[in-house]
Amino acid sequence: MDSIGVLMTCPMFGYLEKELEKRFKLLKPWHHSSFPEFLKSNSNSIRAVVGNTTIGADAEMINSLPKLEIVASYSVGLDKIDLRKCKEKGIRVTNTPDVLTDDVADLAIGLALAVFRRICECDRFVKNGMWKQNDYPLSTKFSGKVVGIIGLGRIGSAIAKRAEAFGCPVSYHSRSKKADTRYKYYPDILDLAANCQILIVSCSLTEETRHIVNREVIDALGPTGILINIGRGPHIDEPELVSALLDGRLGGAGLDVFENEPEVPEQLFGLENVVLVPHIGSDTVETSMAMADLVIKNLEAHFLNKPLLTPVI
Ligand SMILES: O=CC(=O)O
Repeated sequence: MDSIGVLMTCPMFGYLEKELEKRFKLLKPWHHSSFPEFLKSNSNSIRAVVGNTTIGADAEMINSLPKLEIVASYSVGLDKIDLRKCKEKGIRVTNTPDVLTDDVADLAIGLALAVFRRICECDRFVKNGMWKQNDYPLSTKFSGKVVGIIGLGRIGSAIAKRAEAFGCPVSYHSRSKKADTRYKYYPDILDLAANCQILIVSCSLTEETRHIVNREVIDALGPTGILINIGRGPHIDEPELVSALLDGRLGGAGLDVFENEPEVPEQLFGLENVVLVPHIGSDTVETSMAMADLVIKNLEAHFLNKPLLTPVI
């Protein structure tokens, strides 16, 4: 397989890069000054693309690669891949579900705990020597708060399970009611937001879910509500979120993802009720290795004409 051209769209986990290099002819455009020129000069040798949450495979890239057979994403999210174009051209697509579920669900709960209990602020308080002058003010209890989840898929269900362990009643909103769950279903997201204290975004990003959390939803959650986003930045109308936090119309937020990563609205930096992390939901050594192995196994299966492990298309 070492003559098969595999394009890695941008720098990723070193282990993935090394393992791909052992098996395929790995093409790394970031060492070249122009991405389009690089694609043009390698267009006839690229049979696979490995993308991620930063650069996937858009229509322009797909159209410029006539020999492309498969896009293997080093991510569970597929929003950076033009799935319609792939389907139209018969290009296979794989992602990395399941292996990252625990990490992302852990982070959702971690962000909620950090916001309610002001863990990051407390850390700064101690490290800045302020404890010697004062006790830290009281924070807010997390256990038992009503959790509302947008999207009860693999990750949403894992968050629900964790929330239950904290004694939190769980409810959810999704396109349709799930048959196999006892959690309360809200067909209208505004009702979910009005009836929970922690709203967690955990659905995939599609045209329907873009800005699913808008001003109305934020206002329904209200000044004692906390918004957690471990989905994608564009799920939330970010300027509306910032103004709600600045005006005190929302109680707080824990955010792993942003509309224009790595740009983050600087107005949030000084807010003690906001915890910001740099899109690290699945970024543990263990999970990154499992994701990388899955990308490689999918590519190997494809080029050996075997069934894909985690096919999307
Ligand atoms: O955001 C992370 C992923 O989609 O894997």
